[in-house]
Amino acid sequence: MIRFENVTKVYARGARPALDAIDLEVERGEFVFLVGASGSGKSTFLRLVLREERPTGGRVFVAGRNLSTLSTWKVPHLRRQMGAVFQDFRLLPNKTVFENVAFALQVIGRPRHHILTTVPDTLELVGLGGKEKRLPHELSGGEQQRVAIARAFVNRPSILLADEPTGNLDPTTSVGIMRLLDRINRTGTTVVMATHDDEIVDQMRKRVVELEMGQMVRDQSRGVYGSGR
Ligand SMILES: Nc1ncnc2c1ncn2[C@@H]1O[C@H](COP(=O)(O)OP(=O)(O)OP(=O)(O)O)[C@@H](O)[C@H]1O
Repeated sequence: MIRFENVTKVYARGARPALDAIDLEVERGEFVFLVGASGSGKSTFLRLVLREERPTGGRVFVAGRNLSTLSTWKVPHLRRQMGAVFQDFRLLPNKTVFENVAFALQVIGRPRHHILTTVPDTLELVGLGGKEKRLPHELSGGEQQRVAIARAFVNRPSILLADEPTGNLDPTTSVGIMRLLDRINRTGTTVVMATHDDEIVDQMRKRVVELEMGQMVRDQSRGVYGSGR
């Protein structure tokens, strides 16, 4: 589903590579934690998958497409196959819960009748049934992240990317968010999640890929946060 072949990323003003010769394959339906200290390259990895950045060297494949040679006009189509969730939720503050999720379908031209059935179904799935008319500031942090997940998942993407999705949440709320991401993964969606949350990684026992100063230093199935190296 996602393949990195000898991928290096050097930013224009970067002293050392943000990613250095990464080889990695993520199969369809996998759940992968990306761990590593701040600055180790986790967000850069996700930005390359989203094609927000391009590699300096090597090749990135997503769903069989080489992102280096993908024409710019095909990028929106590529991104429709991916949902993304961030630490800071990134909701539209003046739109209701329903509108925030519906917006993701409106921008890709889905018809009204589709939106009117799909959005409530997705809000139900993430545990927000009955909160459709609330504004983001009328929700808890955990609920806001559920809205963001609903928005990322409403188009049923094949890949869900999550950059520190529990970073602003307390441990109990984080567990609820992880259950939800696990449920989404069980529908067949590939999930890649960058995190510093050692408790969550240790509880979930999924594949763990560790980055250190841009290099991949560990790739472990059913791993834990600390490598114990
Ligand atoms: N736009 C940019 N321009 C120059 N350097 C950048 C840019 N974005 C990131 N970097 C550098 O690339 C390296 C990797 O950063 P990245 O954000 O990918 O790390 P991270 O593991 O996601 O960190 P964090 O956990 O703090 O989010 C860092 O040294 C960072 O300073």
